[in-house]
Amino acid sequence: MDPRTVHSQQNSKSSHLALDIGGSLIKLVYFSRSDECLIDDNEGNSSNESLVVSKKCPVLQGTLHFAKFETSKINDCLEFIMRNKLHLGGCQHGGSPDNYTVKATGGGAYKYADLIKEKLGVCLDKEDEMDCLVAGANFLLKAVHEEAFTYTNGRKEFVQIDQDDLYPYLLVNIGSGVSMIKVDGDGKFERVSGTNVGGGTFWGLGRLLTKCESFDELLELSHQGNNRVIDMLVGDIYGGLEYNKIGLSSTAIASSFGKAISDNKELADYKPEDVARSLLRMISNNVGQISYLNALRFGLKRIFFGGFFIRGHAYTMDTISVGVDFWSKGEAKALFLRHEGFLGALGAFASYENQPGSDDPIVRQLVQQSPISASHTGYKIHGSRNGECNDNESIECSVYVS
Ligand SMILES: Nc1ncnc2c1ncn2[C@@H]1O[C@H](COP(=O)(O)OP(=O)(O)O)[C@@H](O)[C@H]1O
Ligand SMILES: CC(C)(COP(=O)(O)O)[C@@H](O)C(=O)NCCC(=O)O
Repeated sequence: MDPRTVHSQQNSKSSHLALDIGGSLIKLVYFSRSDECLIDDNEGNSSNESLVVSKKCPVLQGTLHFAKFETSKINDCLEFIMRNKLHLGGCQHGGSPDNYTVKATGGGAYKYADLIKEKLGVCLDKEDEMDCLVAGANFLLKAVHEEAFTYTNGRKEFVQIDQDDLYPYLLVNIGSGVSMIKVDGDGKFERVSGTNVGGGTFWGLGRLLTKCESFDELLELSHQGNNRVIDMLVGDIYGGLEYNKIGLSSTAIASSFGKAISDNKELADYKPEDVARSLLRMISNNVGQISYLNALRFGLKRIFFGGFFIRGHAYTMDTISVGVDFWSKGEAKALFLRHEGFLGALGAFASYENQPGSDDPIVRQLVQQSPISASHTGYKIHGSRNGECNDNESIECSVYVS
């Protein structure tokens, strides 16, 4: 947990906790108010589209906070929520604390509903996981500055998203498993494919093969490894030559893990770091390839990758980018998201707008958010980075309530 997040939350009023309880991780999003004021947007530069609201409107200054816990440690997560009273800031129907509800998505919203009711005394208001992933992605792509970026040759480049040219796109969420969703608009989407070889596979197989005790340790290990010791390359098969006729360079992987059977080595000679590297490469490559095939199926040029498997990890993003570029012959682009792991939780957070009869200003503000562009909605979110890593990256917000 980022201490800045906790500190900021303790000094302000928190509201609207939303949860995404996945197969591997629980993701939390909540808003804390730091200020409330009235501004006259007409005093702003009217040529700046993001400030086009033609009346005085109250503004809530605050922060969207992000946190995650391993699902297997759900009790730590519930303790964190209780300690910070996050569950009491959401929607309340009637006077009793028993009537508080918290928006939640992911399979765990079903699996852990009773436990959460028992420990926190709140009911979960369940939102569909795919709806939330899409809502979260659209929200980030429209409202948050410098959210999407490409990753090529070790360089991260932020991409300015043209609001009028966002759809259609392919959203690939690499969580425990992988969902591929063709997104055509707000709430307009189809889950077109998926694969069971995803983040859970990397972590599960990696743990079995390397004895690593945490995901971060496995990721760090993969950083130090060399996959060529384990993977069978085209050059290994073709005596150092490329197979040009079918477009394969000598360094292309012909068979992931293939060298581990063809060498005269003892099993103990294979280093865990090389195994971790091969595994990461195999899974990233596979997801990249299936994603590209689905983009091709529907003529989509942009593929946004989310999910906590990516974890802002250079080698993962590089492998996916290179794969998409290679198979599409440069036609399709892989894009990554700064808040990659929080799409579902953000979507659940945004779904408070659908809560009937609530007086909360944030709810009203979200109701009024136009699907066309954040700039015309009276709603603006200022992305302000609190660091380079993708974990728990809070967003400073100005919430315009009209
Ligand atoms: N601290 C962590 N513990 C476990 N898995 C992690 C961690 N950080 C990243 N991951 C990766 O993220 C995946 C889960 O991603 P996420 O988008 O949260 O999916 P889910 O909703 O299925 O939990 C894991 O399977 C693993 O590959
Ligand atoms: C079942 C899920 C939607 C659950 O989401 P997750 O907790 O993995 O983020 C996902 O694991 C998935 O899409 N699995 C792939 C299943 C398949 O299409 O083969």
